[in-house]
Amino acid sequence: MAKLNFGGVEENVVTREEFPLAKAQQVLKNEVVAVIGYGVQGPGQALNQKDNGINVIVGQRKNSKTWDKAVKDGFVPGETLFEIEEALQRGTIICYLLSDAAQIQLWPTVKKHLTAGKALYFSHGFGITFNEQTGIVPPKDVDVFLVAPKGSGTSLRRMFLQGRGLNSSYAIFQDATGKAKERVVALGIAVGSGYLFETDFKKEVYSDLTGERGTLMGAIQGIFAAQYQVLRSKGHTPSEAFNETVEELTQSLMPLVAENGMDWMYANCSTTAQRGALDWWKKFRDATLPVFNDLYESVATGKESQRSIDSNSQVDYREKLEAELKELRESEMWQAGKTVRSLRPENQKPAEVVA
Ligand SMILES: NC(=O)C1=CN([C@@H]2O[C@H](COP(=O)(O)OP(=O)(O)OC[C@H]3O[C@@H](n4cnc5c(N)ncnc54)[C@H](O)[C@@H]3O)[C@@H](O)[C@H]2O)C=CC1
Ligand SMILES: CC(=O)[C@](C)(O)C(=O)O
Ligand SMILES: [Mg+2]
Ligand SMILES: [Mg+2]
Repeated sequence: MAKLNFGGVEENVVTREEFPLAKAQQVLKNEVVAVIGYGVQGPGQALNQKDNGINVIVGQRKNSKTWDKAVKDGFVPGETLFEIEEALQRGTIICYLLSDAAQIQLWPTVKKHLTAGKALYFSHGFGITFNEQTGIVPPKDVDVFLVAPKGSGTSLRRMFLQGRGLNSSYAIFQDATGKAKERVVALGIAVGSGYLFETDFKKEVYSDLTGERGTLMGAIQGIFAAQYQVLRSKGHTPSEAFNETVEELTQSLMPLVAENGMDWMYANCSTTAQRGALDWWKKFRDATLPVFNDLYESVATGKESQRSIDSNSQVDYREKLEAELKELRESEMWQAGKTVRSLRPENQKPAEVVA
């Protein structure tokens, strides 16, 4: 374990240098890793483990699209692809990668197969932290831990294929065998993580739910919408409003932030932009701080998890969700974005040229 300095604070990080793949293979050599669910994280984690030489099987409902996808991806029915219950029975490590809501439904079945010494693996702290809402309380004689890749399962797979690795958090909730630490770190490496950051279940889920509702998804859409609305109401065209709100950010400025930080992006903009951005960022911070405090409170009191569970358990939720996504997609801002994207030189012909 390396102690690294993060802005003056020391934290424990596991690196691939100290825990190479060969060590992970060694730790997992007598395990059967059963990946339950083949949605977004399932394929990424299962395929990376397969390519890393881990004994991995997939558990998925037969006659489903994702069963067919698993077959297409190289999992063989009866050998490495099974109905969920059979995979649960065969697995010594159960990677519980159903959606958080579906985990509640299937829990009684999973619990039945968690015999002494097995391990229960999550990619989120949700089910355990909010166990009063989810009912997920594992037996005492199994290991319980998580590896949460900090990004989409799609990126996890893509980055693995490029020889890179996505950073993940890991946490141990229960160490029944005395081997939870080596098991979880080995799995973290096997699923394709770059670095593994130590956390606990509660911190993982609180930060994850805050982040996706906040700057990663919710807040950014909110800020985009507000600026776009002001520009449009002051007579700017949709293309101008979109370019100055989204396109320039994603295409030009955020890649600079990703590469070398915000100060470096600022330093590469005009002195005019720098002056204004330095003056205004604190106003935006102060204006949004109360909202972020409300958000964290809503996560910590279990309101957000309850809302997610309640929504996801409605039979017509998929349709309702699609209607909300459609509203976003069909908003003027994102429709303008569609045309702006089509004008990127690499996207050749404009999608819609008005005669
Ligand atoms: N989507 C992502 O990239 C990320 C997800 N996670 C976590 O990973 C876990 C898995 O999430 P996703 O891959 O997004 O899940 P998902 O929403 O893609 O669903 C996974 C699987 O659950 C199956 N499923 C749904 N309802 C079912 C039911 N009632 N019975 C049996 N199977 C059912 C689906 O067929 C699918 O194969 C969650 O804990 C999530 O929070 C963590 C980081 C990122
Ligand atoms: C991709 C990820 O880590 C998220 C945004 O938290 C999620 O999909 O839940
Ligand atoms: Mg999340
Ligand atoms: Mg996340």
